[in-house]
Amino acid sequence: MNLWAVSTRDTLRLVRAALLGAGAELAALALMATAAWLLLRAAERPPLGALTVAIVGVRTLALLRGGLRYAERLAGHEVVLRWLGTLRTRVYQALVPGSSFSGGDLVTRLVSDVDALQDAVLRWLLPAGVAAIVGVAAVAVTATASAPAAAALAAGLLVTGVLLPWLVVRVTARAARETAPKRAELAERAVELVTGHRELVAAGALAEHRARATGVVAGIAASERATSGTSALLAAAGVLVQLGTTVAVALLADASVPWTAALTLAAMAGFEVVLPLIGAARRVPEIRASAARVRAVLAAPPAPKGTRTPGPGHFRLENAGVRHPGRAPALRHVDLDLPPGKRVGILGPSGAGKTTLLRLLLGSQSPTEGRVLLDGHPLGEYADLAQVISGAEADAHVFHATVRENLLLAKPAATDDELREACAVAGFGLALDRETGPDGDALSGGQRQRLVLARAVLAAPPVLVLDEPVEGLDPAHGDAVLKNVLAHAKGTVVLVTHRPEHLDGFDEVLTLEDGRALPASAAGRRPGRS
Ligand SMILES: Nc1ncnc2c1ncn2[C@@H]1O[C@H](COP(=O)(O)OP(=O)(O)OP(=O)(O)O)[C@@H](O)[C@H]1O
Repeated sequence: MNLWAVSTRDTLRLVRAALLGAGAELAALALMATAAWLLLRAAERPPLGALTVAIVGVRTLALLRGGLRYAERLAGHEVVLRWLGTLRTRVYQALVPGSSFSGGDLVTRLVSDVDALQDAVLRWLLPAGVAAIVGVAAVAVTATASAPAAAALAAGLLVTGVLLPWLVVRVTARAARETAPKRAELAERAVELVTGHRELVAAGALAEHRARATGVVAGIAASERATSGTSALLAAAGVLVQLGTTVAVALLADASVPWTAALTLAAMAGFEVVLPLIGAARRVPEIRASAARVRAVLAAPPAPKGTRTPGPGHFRLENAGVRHPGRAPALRHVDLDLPPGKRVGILGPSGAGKTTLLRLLLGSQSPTEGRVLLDGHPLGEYADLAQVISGAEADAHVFHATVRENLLLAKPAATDDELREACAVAGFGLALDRETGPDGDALSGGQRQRLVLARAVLAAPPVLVLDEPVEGLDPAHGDAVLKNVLAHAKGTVVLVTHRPEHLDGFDEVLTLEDGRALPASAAGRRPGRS
């Protein structure tokens, strides 16, 4: 997977940016040299005519330097922003549902990692290209005056532009490897402190947990300080090499005084292009890690996307099973026939596999054995299962928005009257404009549950799945709400519940235990229990 792939046109743009950058730096170099030559030549009091070209040259070079630098920034950023746009789209497409990346990791890969890659071009690739062009030009011009001076300049530039940045990369990469476990621990502790804040306060353990996190921060800071110290020493070494080389060029240049001054100042200015590479090298390990993470996203096989349009909705589970890695099977050898209009109840103790079975039907979990079919085809062949099957899942998300916006997800074109009707069916009485808060925190548990139920009622799918939909409500109210919802449902219903009395009038009751479906006779003796 080639992360750095750019079109031929963009490659040319990149080369143009490097040439413009080199032009700007060479203009700066020539400006410095010409100014030095002009000053010293003027001190010899030649006729003014002998200085005219240099005077015009100084002015022209000053203008050229600014203009070219602006043009280089424009060209470089144009390529990088185009390339980042394309890369972000590719990463986004690789991250959409079905991918194994989630949460904060997903945001990091899409935002920070892709952003870090722009530094690879703007702060590393382009400056290194410009430094190489300027370095070669400076050495070539110096060589016309003195070969030893040119050799000294070439050696100095190589030490500053190659050896010292390489050492900085090594030091920073080793520090990053050493602090990686500490950073992971810090991230874990920070998440614990935020998400478990209330529990830690209640248990009086907040200070202790905070102290542990602070300890980890101190460890990382100490390591960062050591790395920064070493990098700063290497940067200082770069400046010393610059000084040493400049003196060497001055001593070795076998030319007139103005010409020697010009070469010496040009050599000094040449280092100004190369020295920033030492600082930029600190980011290289980080950029490499970001590139590896983005590459992993792009290399992940795309989630298979079906093209079939779902029909009326005859679901079948054939010997279906699910086993999570390293765990006992969550579900095994389950058969279920679910033709349109059938009502099936699922009973069973906690952990029996009820939710897992619903996830198989919803297509959010793939079977690790057996098959799950819709109208004779595996669910993976369908483009949009939600047209046929949806409902109130146990862990359904309530968005940080208004009640109305949460409901409209199920039916974007619904009128307020339709929304209110769905709410009435689900026994949900809050105003449509009411804010739900982050994760629905501004609602009570029972209100969240009924909002999710109202959303399921509004969607009115051909196959309605309900996972313990009234578990958090007081029994009498819950029973009434469920009765209403079931009376309103027109098609197939799959209801998970712990209470067998909810399943009166159902066509089939499947009782699960330890992931297996109990035979009807055994199931009859064991009503659902939690
Ligand atoms: N992502 C997962 N990774 C590992 N194990 C899982 C995962 N999801 C579920 N399990 C396990 O699979 C088994 C069945 O879980 P499931 O959620 O289907 O039970 P359930 O019958 O719905 O329970 P409850 O009534 O408590 O909701 C449990 O032992 C559970 O720990």
